Amino acid sequence: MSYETIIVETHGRVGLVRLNRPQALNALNSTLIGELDRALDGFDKDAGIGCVVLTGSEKAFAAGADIKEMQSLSFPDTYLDDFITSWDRIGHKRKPIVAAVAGFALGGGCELAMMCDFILAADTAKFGQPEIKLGVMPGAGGTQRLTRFVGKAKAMEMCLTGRMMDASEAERAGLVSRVVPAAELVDEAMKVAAQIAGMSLPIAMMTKESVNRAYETTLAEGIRFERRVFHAMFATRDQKEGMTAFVEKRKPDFSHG
Ligand SMILES: CC(C)=CC(=O)SCCNC(=O)CCNC(=O)[C@H](O)C(C)(C)COP(=O)(O)OP(=O)(O)OC[C@H]1O[C@@H](n2cnc3c(N)ncnc32)[C@H](O)[C@@H]1OP(=O)(O)O
Repeated sequence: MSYETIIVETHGRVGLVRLNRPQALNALNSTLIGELDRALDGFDKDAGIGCVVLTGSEKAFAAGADIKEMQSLSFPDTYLDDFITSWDRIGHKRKPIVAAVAGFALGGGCELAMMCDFILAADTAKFGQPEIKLGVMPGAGGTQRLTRFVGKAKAMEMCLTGRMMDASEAERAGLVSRVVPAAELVDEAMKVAAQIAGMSLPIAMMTKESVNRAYETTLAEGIRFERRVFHAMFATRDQKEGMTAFVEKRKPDFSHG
């Protein structure tokens, strides 16, 4: 499949998507979101892929939703088209997705990174929700996801002032899992993704689903969900292989079933 705004590659069991609108700092227009959605669906359907890395350029992961595309929209346009709701599909992919963020991750760019399963940041990364400066607020989950990641005080300050957070503040606040030198970002993300892709695919997918439950339900419901899924794992070949390999002091050879 050919794409206009993204570059898609596979490296063994890892899928790599690079956002590629350098002239607009990877501003997220409807073409890009549609292409990204299709590429990630393709990886979800591909049994040979175990994990995906989503990245941008050195200067920008993504500088937000495309302001030039939004500028003239009216309320009926946004309401009737249910503007932005199609973005939610990115946050509902089933395979693990690692966001590798260098440079600006602003507005929709920050929201897109937060839709991934975790964020690995370059030391150059800058996160922000500057929509208020444009006379709107985050519309792709930013007020909700950022608050869950960094807590009310920081999320409120960032959404009300548009202030950017650098990589080390983002790490301290719990927005990113780790910060690495910019020159090593994509290699490091690919290494982590290959590690995940080397695990049992169904177990990794069930683990992702279970961790995500923590954001959507009560503790008691979440623990009940975890317990049911944990029990179900004992019906897989990979549970037998993983535990047998440990007992036999060898590396597991998962068959993803
Ligand atoms: C409302 C919702 C749902 C979500 C949103 O995401 S709203 C957008 C939030 N993002 C922003 O407000 C950031 C906008 N961009 C900037 O503030 C700056 O571009 C910057 C600080 C990220 C970088 O500044 P710099 O001086 O280094 O680069 P520019 O000359 O400003 O940009 C280069 C080139 O890219 C175009 N650009 C940048 N961001 C966007 C965007 N979000 N949408 C559309 N186009 C964008 C910028 O206009 C310029 O292109 P031209 O040279 O053709 O003007």
